[in-house]
Amino acid sequence: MTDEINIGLEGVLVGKTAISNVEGDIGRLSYRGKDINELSKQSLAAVIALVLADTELSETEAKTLDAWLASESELSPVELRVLEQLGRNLHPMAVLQALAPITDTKARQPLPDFIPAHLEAAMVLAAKQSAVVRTWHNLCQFGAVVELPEGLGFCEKLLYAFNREQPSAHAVRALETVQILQMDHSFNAGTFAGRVVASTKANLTASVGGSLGALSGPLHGGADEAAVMMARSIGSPDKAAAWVSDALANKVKIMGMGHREYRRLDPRAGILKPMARHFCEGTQYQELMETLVAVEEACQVEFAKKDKEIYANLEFYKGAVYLALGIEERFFTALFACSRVVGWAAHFYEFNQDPRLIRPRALYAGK
Ligand SMILES: CC(=O)SCCNC(=O)CCNC(=O)[C@H](O)C(C)(C)COP(=O)(O)OP(=O)(O)OC[C@H]1O[C@@H](n2cnc3c(N)ncnc32)[C@H](O)[C@@H]1OP(=O)(O)O
Ligand SMILES: O=C([O-])CC(=O)C(=O)O
Repeated sequence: MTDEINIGLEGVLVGKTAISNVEGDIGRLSYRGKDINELSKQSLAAVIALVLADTELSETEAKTLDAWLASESELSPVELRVLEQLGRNLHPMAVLQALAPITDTKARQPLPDFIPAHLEAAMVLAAKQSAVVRTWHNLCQFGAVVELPEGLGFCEKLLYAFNREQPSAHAVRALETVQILQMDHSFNAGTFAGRVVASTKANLTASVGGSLGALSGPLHGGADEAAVMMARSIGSPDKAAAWVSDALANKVKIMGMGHREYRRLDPRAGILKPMARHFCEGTQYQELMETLVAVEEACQVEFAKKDKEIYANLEFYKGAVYLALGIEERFFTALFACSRVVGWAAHFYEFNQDPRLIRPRALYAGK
């Protein structure tokens, strides 16, 4: 035993995982051995099956799973009543966290036979989180739940509910890509929080509740909303350089920049930046996108002066894509959770193959 303290656990190995590999030195991310650049072109259902069940699906199976997730993405009457009772000022992340432990995770229809039966609860939870976010959005924005046509796909349902119109195939594909990019990321704070809860032999929904709380903070998942709020408050690209210089002089963190693990560009930001440019061009979000680009450039200039490098992370350009898809910033982190829940569940089952109570020591510094 040593009395050396490492509050942030930087570089401390606390377990093994075969779910995702973050190679921070070379800026590479893979799920189950497959590079994120390749995975980002696959269907969301195929990547969910890969991350959660370590299974590669045929195109037909992926379509079957997508249809299953879409039809499980409905709240029970009790779950809906709970949402209806909540104050509309509650942040969507608080609502997700409130609902997680009381979610009924029994499927309404048989799980496709190519998914192992023990994953039913995780699949239902993933499907239902999306329903919680959709429903909460509709109650807050429109005062009532949008009626959806039959036969919509899993992501199509969400976009239809947010925009009250049929989304284009291009928009659905974009949402699937963003959701794939943020599904898992090794032992990030949210996943680690879920492992701590799992280590007490708590159940899946309790573990996901812990992860949701950790994800909500602005140093982690909440940075997506914070980055867009920052760009809105800067106002225009010509004001970015002075704003960044002032922020750094006052030790204010630039939201969506920097990462504990990456020493190169976060590969997810590398995929999101051109997507954000494409989706924002010619829209009301073009100036916001240009402001983000100017902030990134100004950060690089300022850090270079100190012989340091800083890169955009997943959170920096993601919000610009979401905005262009009709998803307001208040819902960004909840949408993140709708994807990350798949990774959290995969870690829950992986952890339980070789569990151990997580209980570190503190150096007593009291009287
Ligand atoms: C999905 C995700 O969770 S991705 C991360 C999302 N979070 C954010 O974008 C919030 C902004 N970023 C940050 O706060 C940090 O970069 C973190 C928390 C992500 C990682 O930080 P850590 O590994 O703890 O590094 P730390 O915060 O100690 O930063 C190291 C140095 O870089 C600087 N730095 C790092 N990120 C930033 C930033 N975003 N803005 C300004 N300076 C920064 C720090 O000030 C520090 O400088 P110093 O050595 O002169 O004191
Ligand atoms: O890995 C981290 O620390 C944060 C992150 O990028 C993620 O959770 O996607």
